[in-house]
Amino acid sequence: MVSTKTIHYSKSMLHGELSVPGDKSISHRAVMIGSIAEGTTSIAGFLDGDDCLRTIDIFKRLGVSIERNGTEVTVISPGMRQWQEPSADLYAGNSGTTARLMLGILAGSNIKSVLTGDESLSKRPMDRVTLPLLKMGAEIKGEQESNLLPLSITGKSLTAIDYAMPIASAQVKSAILFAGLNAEGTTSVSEKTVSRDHTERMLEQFGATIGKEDNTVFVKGGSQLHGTTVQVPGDISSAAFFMAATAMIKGSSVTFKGVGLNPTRTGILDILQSMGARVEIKDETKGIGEPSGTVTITYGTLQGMEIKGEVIPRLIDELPIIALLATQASGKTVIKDAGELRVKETDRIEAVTNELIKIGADVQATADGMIIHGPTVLTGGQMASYGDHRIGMMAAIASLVSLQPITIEDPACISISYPQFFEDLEILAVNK
Ligand SMILES: O=C(O)C1=C[C@@H](OP(=O)(O)O)[C@@H](O)[C@H](O)C1
Ligand SMILES: C=C(OP(=O)(O)O)C(=O)O
Repeated sequence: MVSTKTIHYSKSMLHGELSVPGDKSISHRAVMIGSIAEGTTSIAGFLDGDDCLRTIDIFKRLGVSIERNGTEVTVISPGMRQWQEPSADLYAGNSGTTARLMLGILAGSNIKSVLTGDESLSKRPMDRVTLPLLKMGAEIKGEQESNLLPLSITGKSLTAIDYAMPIASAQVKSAILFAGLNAEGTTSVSEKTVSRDHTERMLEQFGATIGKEDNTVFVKGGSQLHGTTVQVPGDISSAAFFMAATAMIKGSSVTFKGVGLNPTRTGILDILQSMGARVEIKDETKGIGEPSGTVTITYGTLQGMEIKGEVIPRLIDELPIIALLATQASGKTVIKDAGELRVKETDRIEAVTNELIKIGADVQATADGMIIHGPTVLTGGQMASYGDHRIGMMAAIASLVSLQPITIEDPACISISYPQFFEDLEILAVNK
């Protein structure tokens, strides 16, 4: 029997201050690049969610010393040329970022390994990464022409390529850049629409020879990386659930402290503002590394809108919660150019549409997005999470705008990116 959690917040609005857990994308990269580098890397603000713990576990198996004390992580690595061959398979769990970025790293290493994942990850496409890696001379073998996990990787010296990405994907870009670190020559990756640039920023911090021109990133093979310190900002994709909730409940206002403000991730703020919420940004830090700051969101009367094009990669993981937000906005919201949602932890277009319809929303799935008419009164009821953290959190937030309680199936999946989500919800919710 599937476990469930029933919550009822229909008489609540949101108020207060929140520091959300560390950014998932940046936490993964800090451990990965710290393990590639030689020396000690000290990470502060690490996300102790299941996905990032899988990344730590993989590098421990390769002989890297990693100590974690809550959100402080110390990586001591002899450098990737000294990694040990693992005695068992490397398990990426539910994490697409772990699997795809590891493929790029392992392809240019000097060890043999087998990469596996859970049921959901084993259905997600890997050929977006393995095809360009094979062009670089990688040896990767697996089912359906190396499209599905498990994949066996025999590390090799690689050759640089110039790769024009057919899709906007930071995972693909990062995997090729990691492989490029171990390739002869200079590797370039071009993207039509800019995706998150955490890998580029962090590689530079660790001493890689890396550059950018328009939408093309270059990395020179052979540079030696050195351990350093990394401060991980709060995850704007996690904050987005409470930001959207604040925007749609009359009387709400929440201040998010230390949240990441990398412009390749802030599409949610643009959309909240365009739909009618108040968005104030203060104390923004700039300089080397990742920008962060304090963001206050205040309720506003919301209007539906069209969400498409260049903003999509800047809010790709926020689209489930944006769909819920749109049910509370007046008029029509159209989400387009988001076909990538179909290959996330679950098909998020189907999952969001099915679950929101169950509680009374007017949502229609399209090939590459959704059409939502609002505002609608949501009734509440039982919602499936599909084992997908973002669908689970969307269901939980729906309880703030539903007449009756919401029962979430398999709520434990939320710990993939936000282990203390329900505690934070309880802290912010106050009676109207
Ligand atoms: O590089 C990353 O850390 C991520 C990139 C995105 O995936 P794609 O690269 O598949 O768009 C995003 O959906 C995922 O949650 C994290
Ligand atoms: C898609 C996601 O992650 P991943 O691809 O790493 O599984 C996500 O966190 O929403």
